[in-house]
Amino acid sequence: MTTATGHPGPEPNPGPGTTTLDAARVTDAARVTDAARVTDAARVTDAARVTDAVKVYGSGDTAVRALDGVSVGFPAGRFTAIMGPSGSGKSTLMHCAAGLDTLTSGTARIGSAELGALDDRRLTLLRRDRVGFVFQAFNLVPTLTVAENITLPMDLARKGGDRASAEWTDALIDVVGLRDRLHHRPAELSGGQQQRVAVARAFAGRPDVVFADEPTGNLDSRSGEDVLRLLGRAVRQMDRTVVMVTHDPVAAAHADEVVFLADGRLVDTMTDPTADKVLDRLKAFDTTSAAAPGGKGAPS
Ligand SMILES: Nc1ncnc2c1ncn2[C@@H]1O[C@H](COP(=O)(O)OP(=O)(O)OP(=O)(O)O)[C@@H](O)[C@H]1O
Repeated sequence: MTTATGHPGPEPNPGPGTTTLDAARVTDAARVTDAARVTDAARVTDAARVTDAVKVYGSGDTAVRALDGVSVGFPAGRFTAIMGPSGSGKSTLMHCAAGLDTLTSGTARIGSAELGALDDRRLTLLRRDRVGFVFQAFNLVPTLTVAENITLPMDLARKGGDRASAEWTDALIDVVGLRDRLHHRPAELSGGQQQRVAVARAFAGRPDVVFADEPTGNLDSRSGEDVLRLLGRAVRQMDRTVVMVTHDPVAAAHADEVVFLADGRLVDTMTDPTADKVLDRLKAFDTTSAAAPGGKGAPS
């Protein structure tokens, strides 16, 4: 994870529930290696980045400052989770970073393209060609088969007729484990299978980055685990980039890095997360927030 200055975030705190394996992961050697990798490589290869991002909804007395000066990069080839309490600005950050919403001030980039500088048509093309999305609701087209749903973005973009695309789609179908369901329609699939189709669709056009907003929110824990493993495999085996909003520490543990938001600000980052470490960190924010003047738990 890189911050505005390109420095890696604070080092992970193994915490009381940490296993030996987790502790080993955060030895000094590992930290140095990881820090060097993040600082040298990721600074120039952020798939997406926001700088000094401010988002205000409404105006006057009812204005809500959903993002309050967030600077964060999402490195290419990595799986990043965005976490934080309800209302902390996770979805707003994702939507603004992905070009689904605009910032009040600050900049959002996909690669080197600054989203605020694009007109509507170019922004639509950039979203179509360079960004993939997975939402809590699977958003599949009910009348199309699994195969047709997966290739839909490429068909709309009139891409995918070449051999490389065919090979990519073929490999993707194996990664998501849907080869025997290709001619089924979404209604004939379980929720977990439908979300796997949505994941395949998100990666089909080989986008620079896939944004996932609570992708396991509608799934039981086992199907959710399948989808999270799938996102991890896409990153690690197929060199993809994923940014996922979640409130679930178990889901966040599948990521390479976690960024924590509270009250619209980036308050912490963690590499090589585990569910226990993430949970501990979230509890610490609750305490801090409650103790801070004007914090959520503070007396009014
Ligand atoms: N369209 C909107 N109009 C007004 N306020 C909004 C809008 N969208 C979000 N907000 C407010 O902005 C703040 C951040 O919302 P956001 O949805 O980004 O948080 P979140 O961390 O994703 O929350 P949750 O985990 O509950 O989904 C909240 O106070 C929310 O009420």
